Amino acid sequence: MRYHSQLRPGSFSEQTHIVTGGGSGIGRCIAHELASLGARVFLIGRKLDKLERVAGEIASDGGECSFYSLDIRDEQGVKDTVAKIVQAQGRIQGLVNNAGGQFPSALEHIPAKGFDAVLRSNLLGGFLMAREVYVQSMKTHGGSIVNITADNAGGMPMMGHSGAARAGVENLTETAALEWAASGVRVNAVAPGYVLTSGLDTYDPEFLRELLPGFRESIPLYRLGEEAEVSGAVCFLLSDAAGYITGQTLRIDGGSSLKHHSPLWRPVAANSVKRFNGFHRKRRPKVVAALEAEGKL
Ligand SMILES: CCCCCCC/C=C/C(=O)SCCNC(=O)CCNC(=O)[C@H](O)C(C)(C)COP(=O)(O)OP(=O)(O)OC[C@H]1O[C@@H](n2cnc3c(N)ncnc32)[C@H](O)[C@@H]1OP(=O)(O)O
Ligand SMILES: NC(=O)C1=CN([C@@H]2O[C@H](COP(=O)(O)OP(=O)(O)OC[C@H]3O[C@@H](n4cnc5c(N)ncnc54)[C@H](OP(=O)(O)O)[C@@H]3O)[C@@H](O)[C@H]2O)C=CC1
Repeated sequence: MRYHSQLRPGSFSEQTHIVTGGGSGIGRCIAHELASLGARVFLIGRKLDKLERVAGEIASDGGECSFYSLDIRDEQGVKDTVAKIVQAQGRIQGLVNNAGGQFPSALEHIPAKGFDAVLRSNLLGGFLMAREVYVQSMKTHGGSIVNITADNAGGMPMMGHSGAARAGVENLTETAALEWAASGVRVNAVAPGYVLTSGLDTYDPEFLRELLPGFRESIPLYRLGEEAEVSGAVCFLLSDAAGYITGQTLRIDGGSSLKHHSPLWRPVAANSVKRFNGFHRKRRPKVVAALEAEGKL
């Protein structure tokens, strides 16, 4: 019997993975985790100083990391950059399409140029990256792609442009999974809810001050997410442990996308969690119960 559900140092050794938007936030965290699992990581982003800093952090932790400055909306730039990586590494095992973002705005105030900039960053750019990585490497050697989308694919005020793009990403994820399955390529998406990253610093602090407490109220797990809670799922989906998963979007949002969620349920849920834990505790193996009593588990 072969078990491989747990990632460990070396799980990605001898593998090359690209992380777009790896110079900050969630992308930086994914890059660190991949490198710690043995991958050679290539970061892509527009601002060289951010990429350089993350590559330095990874190198000082003993990992392997290189970087290219590139706007993923630049078709020729994407082709050339992927070609350089394939030439140097032979093949690419993983691609994380994480780069993206938006400026919060009500639909009525979004100019065509701004709508286009957001659509191209969040939808076209990831498509170009996936297409080139597929054509230049994965079509022959197989591989795994993870697209970062967002909760707002389902519609969210002030985020209409990126929501439209993210819904497109989820659809593309499914089509690519179907078209590329025969080449041994898996394509999945991860949709974070609200995650505490430096990316939030690009928004008006007053706007966030007003909204974030209300957002927390609306999350069944009653807290915002952490970067590492996204990167763990991404690494799992990239790995062989997820070898039979393709075309899926995994929501990492503390339960906020659940159809029947409502803050009204919180006291009921808290009570049933207590009851549920109690139920299990009675049936624990003796050694577990003893260790728990000693505070060791
Ligand atoms: C409502 C909920 C709030 C909480 C949300 C929590 C969930 C989601 C979180 C995240 O996604 S966190 C990630 C945060 N990071 C970012 O969002 C990064 C910042 N965004 C970008 O860099 C985007 O790529 C960009 C906004 C598309 C910028 O791309 P680009 O460099 O091409 O833009 P510009 O050339 O500067 O502008 C083009 C065009 O776009 C309009 N525009 C851009 N910024 C703004 C803005 N702040 N306000 C209004 N309009 C904007 C504008 O039309 C620009 O054209 P010009 O006016 O410059 O001619
Ligand atoms: N934080 C959150 O709550 C959530 C985030 N997300 C998504 O997760 C991803 C990571 O977000 P987060 O870490 O929070 O934010 P960050 O702003 O820290 O990260 C976004 C990264 O994308 C890069 N980037 C943006 N546009 C381009 C482009 N056109 N070409 C190349 N690189 C680009 C930026 O680098 P540079 O400036 O150097 O170009 C930056 O490093 C984003 O797609 C975001 O929309 C989704 C749901 C929730």
